[in-house]
Amino acid sequence: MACFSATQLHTLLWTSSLNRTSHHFKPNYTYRTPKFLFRQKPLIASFSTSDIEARTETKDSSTATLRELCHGHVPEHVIRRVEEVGYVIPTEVQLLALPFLYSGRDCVLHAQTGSGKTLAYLLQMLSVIDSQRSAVQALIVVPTRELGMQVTKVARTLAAKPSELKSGPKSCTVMALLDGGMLNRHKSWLKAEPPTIVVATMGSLCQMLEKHILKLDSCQVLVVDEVCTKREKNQVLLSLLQVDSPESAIIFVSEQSEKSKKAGNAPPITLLVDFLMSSSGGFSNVSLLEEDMNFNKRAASLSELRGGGGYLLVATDIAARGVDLPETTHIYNFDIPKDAVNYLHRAGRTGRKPFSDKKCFVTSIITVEERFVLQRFENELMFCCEQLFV
Ligand SMILES: Nc1ncnc2c1ncn2[C@@H]1O[C@H](COP(=O)(O)OP(=O)(O)OP(=O)(O)O)[C@@H](O)[C@H]1O
Repeated sequence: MACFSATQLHTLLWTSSLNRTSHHFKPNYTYRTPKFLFRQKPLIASFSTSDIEARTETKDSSTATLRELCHGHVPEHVIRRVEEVGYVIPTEVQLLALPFLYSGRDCVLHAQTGSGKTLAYLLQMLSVIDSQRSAVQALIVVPTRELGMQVTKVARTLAAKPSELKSGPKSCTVMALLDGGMLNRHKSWLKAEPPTIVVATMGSLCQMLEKHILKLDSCQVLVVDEVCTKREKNQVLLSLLQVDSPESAIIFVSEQSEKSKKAGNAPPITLLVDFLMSSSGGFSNVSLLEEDMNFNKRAASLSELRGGGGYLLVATDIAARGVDLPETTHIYNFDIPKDAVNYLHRAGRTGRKPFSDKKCFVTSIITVEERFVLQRFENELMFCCEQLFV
């Protein structure tokens, strides 16, 4: 079975609005109190709406303890450990998800960050694992080493025996196969006695699978934690463009890395242009500006845009400096800029009509991990973002 955990905060949108009032480049940011618009009820995607309503309205289930929810599914010593750690009352997502997860069906957990998804899927995992067997029975795939370390810590805490239980069944073991870790040491461990649960980043997982060191034939549960695909980011951009209907906008995308070029991958900028042009309700007139275009092509692209407004330009940072397209009302940081100076230069492509009272916007699409980066820019450049959710 597969169990997917995604967070609504996965893709965050931060928008700062710029009012340009002076002739010189001096951003006059509108300060707004950050608003958290994403505080909506967690949603279990695989539930039908009536299921959720029925459950939330049932008094008994809303007052249930974790013990009651786990009884008959999770071994008693695990429940005692869960209580010992301090988890007694389920969070809303646990209350809604656990009965569903115990039923053995595949599930997407989609809820805001910090709502308790990790405990929900770990409890489900502990309900099916046989700790007496020496075989990998559950795999958690994480996007970053940091998240992997955090999940491993929680899994090991729950897997430990409750303090009053000295003897009793063997507790399950948890191995972290994370990028930057000591994979050689793990190889011997995997050969000697496979762990019950593996937490892995994609790179390390592939290495171990390719070398046939890690075997997943006994794996019963797969969790993909923090699902965030490029596609999801694309969809967020699309929704933004549909809601904003910008008169003229520039979408900034990172340059393709040398590694990706060598691997023969298509440049991210081309992929995004293709996506926008092929999306339903499409944008037929998307322009492109990037380093790899020759000088004449770049000049032609710019002079075409200068001919009037109504453009959607997808560009790398090559367009962040010196390019004067006064009609630009919206900037979208599809990929977050390298540093605060680059942020400022990108933002400075908008609001270039000194006496216009048109409001211009700079919107950054970021993941949870990038949140602190944007905060750094805010501190350095002394502006404040409003947080949106799409
Ligand atoms: N039932 C509970 N009772 C008390 N604390 C809980 C409970 N469930 C989870 N927590 C605590 O809430 C915090 C957030 O939980 P967790 O990390 O599982 O959230 P998450 O939804 O997985 O977040 P993210 O999306 O950021 O990974 C943790 O400190 C965890 O220990």
